[in-house]
Amino acid sequence: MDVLHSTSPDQIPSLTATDLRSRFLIEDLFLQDQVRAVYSHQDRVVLAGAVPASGPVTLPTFPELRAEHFFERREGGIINVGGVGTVTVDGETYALKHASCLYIGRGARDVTFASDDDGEPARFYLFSAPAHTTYPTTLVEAGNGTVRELGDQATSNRRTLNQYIHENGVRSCQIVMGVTTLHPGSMWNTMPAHTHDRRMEAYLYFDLPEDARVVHLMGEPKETRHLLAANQQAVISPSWSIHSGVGTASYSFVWAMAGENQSFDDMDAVAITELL
Ligand SMILES: O=C(O)C(=O)C[C@H](O)C(=O)CO
Ligand SMILES: [Zn+2]
Repeated sequence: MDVLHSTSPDQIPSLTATDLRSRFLIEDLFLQDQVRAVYSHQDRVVLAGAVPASGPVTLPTFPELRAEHFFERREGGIINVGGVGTVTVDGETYALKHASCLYIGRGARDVTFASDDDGEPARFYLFSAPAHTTYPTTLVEAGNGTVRELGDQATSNRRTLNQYIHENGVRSCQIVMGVTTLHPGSMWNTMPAHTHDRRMEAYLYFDLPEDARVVHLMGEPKETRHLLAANQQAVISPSWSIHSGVGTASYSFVWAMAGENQSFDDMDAVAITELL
C-alpha cells in the first residue's frame, strides 16, 4: 500500500508537472490479479483497484491499517469499471455488472473479488473511509441511483449523474459516491467548477478510449493547474481544490467523497470568469 501525504495549497506553485502527478494522480490502480491500494491522508481515505484475472483475489489487511481486517474500522464503496464480476462479503455473493455499486459496511471480515469471464475481467474500484458504525452492505445496480441530469449540449457538458451512496440513498458514515456519464459529444465535467471545504473528493475516470485523455483541472480557483489523466486513472482532490475536466472523447467517472458532512449540495461554485 502506498501512502500519499497531504499537500498544502501554498506548495502548489513550486511543484513541477511530475510532482503534481505523483501527489494527486494515481496512474496504476488496476494490476492483473492484485489488489493495489493507496492510503491518502486527505480524510484518511483508501483507494484500491482489484482485477481478478486468472482467479479470485482477496482483499488483504494492509499492515499500514494496523487492523485485524480491512473493514474493522472502515466502510467502502465499490464500483465495477470492467467486465461482469462478483464480490463476496462474509459468504454472501453480490453480482456487479459494469458501473454497478456495492456498499460494504464496517465490520465485514472476508472480501473476495472474482470475474465471470477471465477474458474480460472485472475491475473493481474501492473507495474506503473510516467509519464509526455499521450500515448494511447493499448493492445498487448501474443506473438505479438517484439520477440528476446536468449541463447542456450547447456548452458541451450534458451529463447524467447517478448518486448511489448518499443521504437519501444507500446510507453510510462518511462516503458519498456515484457515477457521472457524459453524453455523446459532451466533454466537460463539473464546469462551472466548485470546491467543498468540508469534504475531499476523488475522481476515477473510466470508459475513456485508450488513446484519449481527460485534462483535469485542479488547484485553488485562482491558482489552477492541470493533470492529464488516462482511462482508469484516479485524481485525489483536497478540499481546497477545484476538480473539473475536459476529455478529448466522452467518458464516465466515479466520484467519491468523505469528510465533515455528506451534503452533496454543500459546495462553493466558482464562476468560470473567476478561474485563473
Ligand atoms: O458532473 C458533475 O458535475 C459531477 O459529477 C460532480 C461531482 O459529483 C462532484 O464534484 C460532487 O461534489
Ligand atoms: Zn465536488
